Amino acid sequence: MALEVRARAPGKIILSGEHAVVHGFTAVAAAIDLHTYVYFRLHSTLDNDDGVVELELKDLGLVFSWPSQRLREMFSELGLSSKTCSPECLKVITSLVEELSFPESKIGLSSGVSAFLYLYTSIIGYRPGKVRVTSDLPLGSGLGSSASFCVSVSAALLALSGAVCADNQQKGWFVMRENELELVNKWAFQGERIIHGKPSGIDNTVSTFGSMIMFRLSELTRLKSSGPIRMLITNTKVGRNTKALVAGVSERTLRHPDAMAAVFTAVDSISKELSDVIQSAAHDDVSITAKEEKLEELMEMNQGLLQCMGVSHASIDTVLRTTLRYKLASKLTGAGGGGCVLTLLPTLLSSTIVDKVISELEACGFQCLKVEVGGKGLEVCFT
Ligand SMILES: Nc1ncnc2c1ncn2[C@@H]1O[C@H](COP(=O)(O)OP(=O)(O)OP(=O)(O)O)[C@@H](O)[C@H]1O
Ligand SMILES: C[C@@](O)(CCO)CC(=O)[O-]
Ligand SMILES: [Mg+2]
Repeated sequence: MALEVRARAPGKIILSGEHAVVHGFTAVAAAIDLHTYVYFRLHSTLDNDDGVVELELKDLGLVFSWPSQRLREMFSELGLSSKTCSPECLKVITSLVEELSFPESKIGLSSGVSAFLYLYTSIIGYRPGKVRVTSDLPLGSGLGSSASFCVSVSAALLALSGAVCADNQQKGWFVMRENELELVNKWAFQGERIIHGKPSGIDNTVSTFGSMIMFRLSELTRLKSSGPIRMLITNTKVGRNTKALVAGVSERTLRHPDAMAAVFTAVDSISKELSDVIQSAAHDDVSITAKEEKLEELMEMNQGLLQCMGVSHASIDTVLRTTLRYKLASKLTGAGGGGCVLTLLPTLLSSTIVDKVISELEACGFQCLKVEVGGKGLEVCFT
């Protein structure tokens, strides 16, 4: 059995339907070419009770470790391999994480470390091992950093537990079988529950399976675009927290159930129409432009409804105003409240205009990135 593995899982953008999807309505998401990478080394069984479980967050210069013996003692009364994190289990994890010291500005990491501890002890048990994480993704910015963390960690742990890839002979990076991806996705969702509180599952699903998907109530439909879809991602660098934003929308829904039901229903129609437009054939400049204009209009409508949900932000308005001066449509992506904004880059848009928009946005202190959407999902590598 292998003792070392690597996993990488992409971040995502949500083209339409964030928040509404938490309440059972349709959303559309796509993988992007920015990843979280995990290296996992399982120590030999000989030093079983002697070693530590170590988590290194390399980009952040942080290392956490827990003696295996201590984990065994603390979790032993709960029983292992529970498929959901019970309140008692969360209490044990919280007490372990509270003992750690996080830099003041990185306090949000505690939920990620909690998710890690839950996944490690549930999938591997208490056997010593080392997990190293690096990420291309900005944390807490709407690009699914939490989901790609949970997917890549779950995949690496499951791969060395023998639950997936047991008979693997492949060299280099490869994609797991569909049923194995489904198992990884289930565990990643449990990790997301610890970080997000009430995730819909769209972020971990698109990070696991990649591509572009329509998602509703845990059901995914893969979408195939006839041509590339290019987006500009602008990171406003305004920090936010998905858990708090999702809770805020739920509270607004309790205060105004009928109005919010109408908002969610409108989002649902937008997501379905957007899926149809993405999949519609367009092979010449005229039909490609017509398709892109429809996408832009739907993105603008979705942004208006996200404003109704109370998840926009002054920094997002600045991006919208700036891109509109160049007749480009934008919407927030992910949970909102700051974070990242998407702008569709039409196929015929000149690179001079793109450069001008970017430099204007960067002059506001934002960070811009061009991406093509709908790439690969989770991959693992044993060599
Ligand atoms: N590489 C990582 N290492 C450790 N923890 C991580 C990592 N990436 C994400 N996290 C955890 O996820 C949290 C951010 O998740 P959050 O859901 O708030 O934002 P996001 O996933 O980037 O955006 P969205 O959910 O809107 O797409 C971090 O504060 C941290 O707890
Ligand atoms: C805000 C939200 O809809 C998307 C976050 O990327 C939350 C979720 O679906 O879990
Ligand atoms: Mg998240």
